[in-house]
Amino acid sequence: MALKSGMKASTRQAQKRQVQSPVCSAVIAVPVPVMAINPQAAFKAGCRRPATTRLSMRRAARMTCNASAAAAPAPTYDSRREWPLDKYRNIGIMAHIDAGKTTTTERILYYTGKSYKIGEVHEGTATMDWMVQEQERGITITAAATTCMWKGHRINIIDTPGHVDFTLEVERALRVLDGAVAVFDAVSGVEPQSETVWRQADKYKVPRICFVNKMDRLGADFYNCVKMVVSNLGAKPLVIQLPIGSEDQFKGVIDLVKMKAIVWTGEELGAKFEELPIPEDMADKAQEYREKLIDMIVEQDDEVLEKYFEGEMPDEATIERLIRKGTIAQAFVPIVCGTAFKNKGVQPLLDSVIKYLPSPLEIDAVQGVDMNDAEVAMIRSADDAAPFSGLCFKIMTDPFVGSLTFCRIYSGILEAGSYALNSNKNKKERIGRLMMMHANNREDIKVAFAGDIVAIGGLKDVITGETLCDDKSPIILEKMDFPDPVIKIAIEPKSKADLEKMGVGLNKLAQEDPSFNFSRDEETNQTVIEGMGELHLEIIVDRLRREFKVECEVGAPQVNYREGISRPNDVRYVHKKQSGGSGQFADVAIRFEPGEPGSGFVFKSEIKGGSVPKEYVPGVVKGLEECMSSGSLAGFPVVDVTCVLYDGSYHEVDSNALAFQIAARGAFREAMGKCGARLLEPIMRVEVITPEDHMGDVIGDLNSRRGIINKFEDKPGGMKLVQAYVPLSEMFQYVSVLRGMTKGRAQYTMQLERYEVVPPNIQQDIVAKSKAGVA
Ligand SMILES: Nc1nc2c(ncn2[C@@H]2O[C@H](COP(=O)(O)OP(=O)(O)OP(=O)(O)O)[C@@H](O)[C@H]2O)c(=O)[nH]1
Repeated sequence: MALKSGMKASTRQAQKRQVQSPVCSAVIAVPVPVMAINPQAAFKAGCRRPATTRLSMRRAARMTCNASAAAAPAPTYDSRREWPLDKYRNIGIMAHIDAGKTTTTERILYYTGKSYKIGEVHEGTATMDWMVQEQERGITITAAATTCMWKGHRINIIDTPGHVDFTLEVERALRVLDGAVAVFDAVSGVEPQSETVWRQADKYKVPRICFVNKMDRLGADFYNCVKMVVSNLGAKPLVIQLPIGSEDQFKGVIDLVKMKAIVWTGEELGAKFEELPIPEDMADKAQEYREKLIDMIVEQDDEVLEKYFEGEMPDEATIERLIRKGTIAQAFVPIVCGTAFKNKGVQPLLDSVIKYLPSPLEIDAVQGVDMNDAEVAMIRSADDAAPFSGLCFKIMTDPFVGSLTFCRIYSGILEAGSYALNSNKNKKERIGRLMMMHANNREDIKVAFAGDIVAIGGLKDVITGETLCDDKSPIILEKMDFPDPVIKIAIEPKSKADLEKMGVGLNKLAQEDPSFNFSRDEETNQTVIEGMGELHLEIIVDRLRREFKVECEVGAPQVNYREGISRPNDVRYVHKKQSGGSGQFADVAIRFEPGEPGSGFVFKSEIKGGSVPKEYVPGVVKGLEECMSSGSLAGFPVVDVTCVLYDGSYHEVDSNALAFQIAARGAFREAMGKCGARLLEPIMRVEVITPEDHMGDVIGDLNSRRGIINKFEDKPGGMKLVQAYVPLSEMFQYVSVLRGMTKGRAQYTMQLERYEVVPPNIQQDIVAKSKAGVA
């Protein structure tokens, strides 16, 4: 048995004001079989499908895409459905902070007729950045969902935040999306947070298109961006457009599929474009890249490849089909370009989305397990006639509707007023209201179908990551992983009334955001909130003050250390109590071993011959788990420990699960001493982009913060990149230090790289402070 539980911190100088035909189908419903698959292979962390079935399912997905769904059974559609599934695109817009995700999304909404005016991020009017904190700071904090139509397709879009503190929002979105547009700044290329979200998209196997934005900016370099897609992301770019001109001379693009130029006649909103012959001075380059494109895509089809070797060029429809096939199979990533702000390139980007990104029918069927037996793996396909299943991926508190739960429907239909089963909790929930979301505006709907992303109002007890399903065919869909908070601050309410309001507020905010925790210390009367970074907690406090009207004092940020063990050891612990009435007896022998980084708490039972009866083992697990939450060094969570229960004994009358729980706790405490308990600290990967003349200061300063410089790189515009690994405890308020040191000309980002052992002298200090109650 094995159980497992497992900145750019405000670099902006001044807080910038916000820059910023339906086809109907009525088909008779036919039940779709729910397949059982290899149980051992189920639930490989982070995968959408079990390892052993991955190949065959991938092949099935290819067949679907290859033969226009001819090989796969056609989905059955509910008679009320407006849009067939092959016309759906569920996509996310993702990138580094400031690459232009929100601006691109705003243009998409305009060109698809969803908005009649464009909201600019720098003016604080972007539709998708609807939170007041987003509008004030010019950043996206929460992933916003919207739906628009383009050339007979329905596109559900999630605009995700770029700041590393809100990475969880991206993770949640990617978990439920079928495709993504990665936006890059043509000047900066592939930036650190783009790398992070790219890896997240890899984890969830999400097909992508790249949009090289900001081609109008001084220093824009499309070809450098393409190179960085290879060098920084290890991806295979498929250039399907070339820019015509760049910076203020950027006029449009060459479409390498049609071999035509697309040239915009203005830069204003709604500016027209025309299709023209390729300009003479770009003919050779276009030919060169067209050949590269054909060379790459013909590999997707043996027949086309053979004909190509015989000298036959694929026609336009075949080229598009093969780009689509290769994109969905993630053999390559199509690259297009433009400038969202100057209104060039967005319509062809939308064309690429519908041509090359998958519909829900072309992604692997979603994977889960039987609610009553986690060993039985199941999958569900996108089909209205299949039993209903949906994954709740986001909870949002809405001042008018209360709590809104965002749900991706994978199979079946969901009707307002009906009941669904929360299979994680085995609890029925009433679907009070069903809504399509447009940023923070809602449109009530009566029914939602397989492939939809909807918001549900009125759910009582659902948290992010839980499954709603048909109670007659219960399934638990694969869960999401949530990162552990790295930083904490103490907050103290000003009055008793504030304390009460704060409790309500914190509960609501924690329900919305699984990367945020809070706890209360009754002795000190302090509440500690934990999150992913300074900005994350700053936003939480701001929301407490504004939305929940809480007046409070806020302490200085502190690092959320971890505790671990450095060597294995065996501990035998006997808990014995004899006091008047019935006694307590439990004896456990547990081997404690340091686990793999990231393994969390792993429990194994090697009990033979019933020396610890089966019914007492859960008590042992519970006792150990309790100790993992607070280590004996300084009370920080303990990570990466494997505990093997291999022997013990019990008493016929005096033993029970509670006694074994207490014995396990005693064993754990003893083990922390015997196994060399140590404090671990978060090490951040810090990347500073600075003018060359400030490089020496930046490096000197990072060194003085216990930083290890890892690399330097040249950046466009004579800038230099300095990458270093620095303990988080040394990075608080770095934003203002860097600003002062470089006169506001440098920028930085940082993200969690790993945990490392704290040097002994610093550990001593932290432990002493913790004992004195100040850490
Ligand atoms: N010159 C130029 N500026 C652009 C372009 N696209 C966006 N911008 C500007 O770049 C800034 C950042 O744009 P956003 O759309 O907020 O970027 P984002 O990626 O959504 O940012 P976060 O959500 O905070 O991660 C804003 O000031 C935009 O006006 C473009 O094509 N050209």
